[in-house]
Amino acid sequence: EGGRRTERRCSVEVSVQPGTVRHGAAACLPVSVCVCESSTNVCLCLSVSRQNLKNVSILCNYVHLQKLELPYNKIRDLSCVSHMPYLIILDASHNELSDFFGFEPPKNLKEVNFSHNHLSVMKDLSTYTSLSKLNLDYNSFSEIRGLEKCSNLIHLSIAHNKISHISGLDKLPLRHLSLRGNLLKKIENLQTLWALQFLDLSYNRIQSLSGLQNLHLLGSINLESNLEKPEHRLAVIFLLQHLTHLDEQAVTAQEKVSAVNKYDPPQEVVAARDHMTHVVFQHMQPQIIFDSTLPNLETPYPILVLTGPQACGKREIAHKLCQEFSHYFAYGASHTTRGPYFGEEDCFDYHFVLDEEFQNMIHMGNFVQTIQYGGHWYGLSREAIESVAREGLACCVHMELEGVYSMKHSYFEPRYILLIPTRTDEYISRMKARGLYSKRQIDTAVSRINLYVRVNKEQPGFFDSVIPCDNREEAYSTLRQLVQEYLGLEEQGTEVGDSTRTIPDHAPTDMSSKYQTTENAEANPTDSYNRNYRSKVQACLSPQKTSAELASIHRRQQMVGEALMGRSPGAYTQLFKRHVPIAPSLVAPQMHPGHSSSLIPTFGCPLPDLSDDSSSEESRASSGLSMHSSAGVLSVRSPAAGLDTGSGPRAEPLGVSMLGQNLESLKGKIDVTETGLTPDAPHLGPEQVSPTLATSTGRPGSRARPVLPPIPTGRKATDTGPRP
Ligand SMILES: Nc1ncnc2c1ncn2[C@@H]1O[C@H](COP(=O)(O)OP(=O)(O)OP(=O)(O)O)[C@@H](O)[C@H]1O
Repeated sequence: EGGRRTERRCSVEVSVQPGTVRHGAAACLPVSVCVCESSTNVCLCLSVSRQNLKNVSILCNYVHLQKLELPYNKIRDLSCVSHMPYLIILDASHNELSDFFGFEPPKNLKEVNFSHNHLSVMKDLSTYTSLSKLNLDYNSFSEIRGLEKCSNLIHLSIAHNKISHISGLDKLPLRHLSLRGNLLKKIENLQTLWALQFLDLSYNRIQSLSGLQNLHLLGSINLESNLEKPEHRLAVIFLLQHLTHLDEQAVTAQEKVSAVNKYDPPQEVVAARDHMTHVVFQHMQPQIIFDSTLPNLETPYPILVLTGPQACGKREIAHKLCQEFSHYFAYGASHTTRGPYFGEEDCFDYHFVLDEEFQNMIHMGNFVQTIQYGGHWYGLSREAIESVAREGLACCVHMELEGVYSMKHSYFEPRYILLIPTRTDEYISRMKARGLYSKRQIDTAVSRINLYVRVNKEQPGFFDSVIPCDNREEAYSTLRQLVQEYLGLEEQGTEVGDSTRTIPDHAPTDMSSKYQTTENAEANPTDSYNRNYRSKVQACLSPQKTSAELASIHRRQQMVGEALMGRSPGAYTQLFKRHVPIAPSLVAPQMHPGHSSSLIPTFGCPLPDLSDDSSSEESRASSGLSMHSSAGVLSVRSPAAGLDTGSGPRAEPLGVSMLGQNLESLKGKIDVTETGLTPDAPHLGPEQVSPTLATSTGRPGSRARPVLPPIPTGRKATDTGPRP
């Protein structure tokens, strides 16, 4: 007993602990409690737990009670509460009540705990307007109802009942709702619970997460023991990105990122995954040196990518460009699983393949990038690039933005030209006129215009140049102009189709300096000075070569010169030999066509132990090191010689004047010190080279000198401009 005496009366808090009273009396309340109400004393709080109380009718006299706690008794009737108009808190949990709120409502009743009783039917509680917390756990309710007018109810727990549908909660100001351990199969009718912060739906039979939308304040949700799927955690975190707790565990930032990456990955993530996929599958194949990486590892193979929304004309423009600049560019046809449109040619517009074949190609590591667009797969194969590189030409391709993102992860360093429609109506009309597209496809394509515009705006330099494509002719002529400047054709007043001219040695790599970011390009569209200036700056910045390096370079230049002149077919001639059949043992059955001649294990993979000279000879030949094979070759190709796709460098193709004219540029291209080619290799005769291949791992630092160049490191981080 205790209390506080006021002028007129004493308020008393009574707490009766188990074992302090006798059992068996009709009204089992302790005498002390009975006497505490008098003219001067009133009882405001009464707590009697675990007394096996059955009849509490005597409490009718306790009209001043504000808090009544009677848990763990055997009470079946609580009608005495009707006489307690000031009651605020009532705890009648763990009793034997079957009558739901069987008393007149105390006006200020705020908190009620009826958990662990035998209640089964909820009744209208509209007169309990002050009710803010209601606990009905462990009863037998099968339906929620009667709460509609409880406009102050913020905490409701009806866990472990038999509720099979969520209903009757519309617009309640609930912040905490527990429906744990019911028979719920779906999450429904929660959308209007705008204030909900905590939701416990654990131990139900819920299979879908739908129904959780629009709960913007929901910070904690428990869905434990519901969904079968183990990954439901991420799904929920994705759906409710403001969650702080899920299944009683804090949601980490890492989980939030993983969830977004899983269910709505940003383009960068999709592209990174695409790239990873192709790199991994490609690395699972026998390693080879590609024509597009040669002859200078420092020099990116020139690729021109036209991008923009579907049907903006990029394919048509790409074909036209390759036709007009056929001595410089060839079209790299992608693979697609969509069927050909009328008039489209297999291998010319696309390589049309079935889905299965496309998937096989992915698993064989054949692609550089792939995307899914409009329900079909598209992918640029390595072979598409290689086949152009083998011709000694630069590759021109077209692709959607996602493809560009993926390409940017690869070691290729293309120049990207965005062709963008600026007059949407015309764009739509043109698409309609083609008669190929559904309204949905047109809408998608149109909506993607903004995507391109946004990327261009938010990531300056993402596209090297932007060309409006409303008028195809104008778009082509702008692109043509850019390409001519890049090729230096205008400067030298050379006809486009004149294949006798040479491309300046900076050309293949120098698109970066020409196709500056959009802004730069606009500011200075035709400045060749920039280009030359940059070369000079680079020359100055390049580290001085030691006398040993200079001597080595000199030796190799001499060797190459001689090889090109048709003299002295030394080691390099042998090494540069290409398209020689390789030892069958080296040919993996899954090797894709076109590479059969250039298979060699390298780039850190141990070379096979070739036991006889002939196989090592073949391996050397198969290194694919070809001076005719890539961008750099453009500077030494003779039109008269035509395309050499045959066996190695030819003795005659270059006239002496050509050679003299281009030797300087060639020097840069075969700068072995910088490319990592073995400095002394030219001194080795074939017999000396063979054992090297036969026994060496080919790695730098191994006993014998490596024949193949190491992987260039940090190429992207350094300037990729022309070498002085
Ligand atoms: N390898 C690729 N990677 C990414 N996107 C690609 C690739 N190949 C083609 N695409 C793009 O996929 C989109 C759909 O190609 P599709 O050929 O079906 O369209 P289209 O109606 O003929 O339009 P377009 O004239 O632009 O090619 C086009 O924007 C195309 O540029």
